[in-house]
Amino acid sequence: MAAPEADPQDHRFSLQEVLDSFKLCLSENKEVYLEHYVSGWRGLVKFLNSLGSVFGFISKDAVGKINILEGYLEGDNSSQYATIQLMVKYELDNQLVDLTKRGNHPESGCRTLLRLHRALRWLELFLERLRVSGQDEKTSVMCADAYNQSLSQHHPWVVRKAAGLAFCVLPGREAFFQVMNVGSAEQVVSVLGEAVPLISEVYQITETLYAEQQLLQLP
Ligand SMILES: CCCCCCCCCCCCC/C=C/[C@@H](O)[C@H](COP(=O)(O)O)NC(=O)CCCCCCCCCCCCCCC
Repeated sequence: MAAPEADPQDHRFSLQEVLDSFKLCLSENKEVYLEHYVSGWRGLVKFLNSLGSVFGFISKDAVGKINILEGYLEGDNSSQYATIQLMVKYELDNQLVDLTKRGNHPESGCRTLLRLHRALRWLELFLERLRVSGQDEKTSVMCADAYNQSLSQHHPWVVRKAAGLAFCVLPGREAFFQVMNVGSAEQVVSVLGEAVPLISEVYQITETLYAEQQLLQLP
C-alpha cells in the first residue's frame, strides 16, 4: 500500500495554531511554559517565511533565538527551563547571565528571551491594530506604527531602516488575512479578539518578572 502523502497544509501558517500555543503558555498559577512560548514563536516564523525572502533577515534572527531556547529545553538542565520563572531563577542563582555587558554568557536564556519578549509587544500592538482596522487600511502602516511604538527603540539605525523597507512590501490587508489561514475576515477578527488578550497577558507576566529582577536592559 502506498504511504499516505504528507499533508501540504502542515507547512502552512495558521493563526489558530499560534493562538493554541499561547493558550497553553500559562500555568494555573500564571507561570509561562517556555516550550509553548517557543512553539508560538515557531508558528509566527512560519507566517513570516510565507511572506517571502525580504523578511529572511528577521526570520533568521528569530530562528536563531528560538534555537538557543530550544537547546536549553532539550539540554541537561531542561527541568530548570520548564517555565520562564524557573529559567530566570536558575540562571541568576548560578551566575549564568551577563548583567551589564556581554561576557561569558552572550546566549543566556534570559537575554535571548528578552529579545523575543520585546518583539511580542510589537506583535500585540500590531495584531490589535489589525483587529480594529478598516478594509482600506494598509498593513505596512499598521506594522510600522506598532514597531515605532515598541521594538524600534531597542534597535540601531541600520536595523530600523531595514525593517522599515521590509514593511513596505507587506501584502495588503486582504491578502494578509488570507495567509492567516483561519477563514473569512470576520473569523480573522474573531480569532484576533481571542489572541490579543492572551498575548498581552503572557507579555505582562514576563514584563513584571523581568522588571522585578531588573533584567529589562540585559546586554
Ligand atoms: C508581519 C511582518 C513582520 C515584521 C516583523 C516586525 C519586527 C521587526 C524586527 C526587525 C528585526 C531585525 C533583525 C535583527 C534583530 C536583532 O538585531 C535584534 C536584537 O538581537 P541581538 O541583541 O541578539 O542582536 N533582534 C530582535 O529584536 C528580535 C526580533 C525578533 C523578531 C521576530 C518577528 C517575528 C514576526 C512574526 C510575524 C508574525 C505576524 C503575525 C500575523 C498573524
